[in-house]
Amino acid sequence: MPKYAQLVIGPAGSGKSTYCSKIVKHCEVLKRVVHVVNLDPAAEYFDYPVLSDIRELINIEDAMEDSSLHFGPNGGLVFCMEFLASNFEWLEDQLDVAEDDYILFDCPGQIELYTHIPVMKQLVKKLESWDFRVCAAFLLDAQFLVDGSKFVSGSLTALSTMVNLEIPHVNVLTKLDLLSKAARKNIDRYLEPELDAMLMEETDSQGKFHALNKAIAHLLDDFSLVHFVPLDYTDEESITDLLMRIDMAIQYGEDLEPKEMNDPVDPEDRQDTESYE
Ligand SMILES: Nc1nc2c(ncn2[C@@H]2O[C@H](COP(=O)(O)OP(=O)(O)OP(=O)(O)O)[C@@H](O)[C@H]2O)c(=O)[nH]1
Ligand SMILES: [Mg+2]
Repeated sequence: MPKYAQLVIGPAGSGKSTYCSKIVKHCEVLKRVVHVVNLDPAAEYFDYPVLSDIRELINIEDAMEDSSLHFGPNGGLVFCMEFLASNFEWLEDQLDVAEDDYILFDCPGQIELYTHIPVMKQLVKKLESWDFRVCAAFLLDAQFLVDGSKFVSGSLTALSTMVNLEIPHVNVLTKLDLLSKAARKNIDRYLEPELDAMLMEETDSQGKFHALNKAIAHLLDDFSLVHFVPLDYTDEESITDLLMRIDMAIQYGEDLEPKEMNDPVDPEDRQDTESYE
């Protein structure tokens, strides 16, 4: 039986740890088993129960305090992730959970881990070799959609992650609740963006890179390369909708036994069936 995993990724502070915590709470109500693994060696705070925590293997302080390494926080983080990659058997032991389990991996926010450093790709390959179906949930702060050039930049980051990881990929817009009323009204426009129009509204439309932004916007538009799913924690339906999209991407549930099969049969029902037979 396959297992299921979401790599929760995205820029620093985009809401990855909050997402893991909210999804766990949402699934608890549905009586769905979802575990979380913290893969951020620099994590200081999260409020979900962890199945496993990379800080037990290596902590960012270890990398920074080592007098032969002399790493700062960014180099230290990359070092920690590479250390994980050379100790995948540790992770395999930690993931020794029941079959058809579902795991969220709360990843670090350093974007180069997803765009050109091979560690996350190696992690994906390992998870696949352990029978996991993996989907990336790429979180992006909704503030990235409020102007055209930010949108192009956010979309390109999402795209390069998609191309690098080569797994089903769902882009998620977080912090919608922080948008102003006017911005929220415009949400449809952000989700099906007319990039051309958005770029035209830029105050700096004569800017040096305006033409380049416009050309990239056309490319993204013409090939329908990047789409975003809005996530608003104050709206339960938006969590359900997002989870359904991710489940579909990894075909979660297709191999599950129908629940009724395991339900104890009511003796009265059995009598009815027998007499009918
Ligand atoms: N209002 C609001 N705040 C949010 C939302 N998601 C996250 N936050 C806040 O944004 C801040 C950063 O959230 P985290 O979940 O720690 O973000 P992260 O991506 O895990 O951050 P790093 O691990 O440092 O990359 C916290 O203060 C959260 O409470 C959201 O949907 N709405
Ligand atoms: Mg985090």
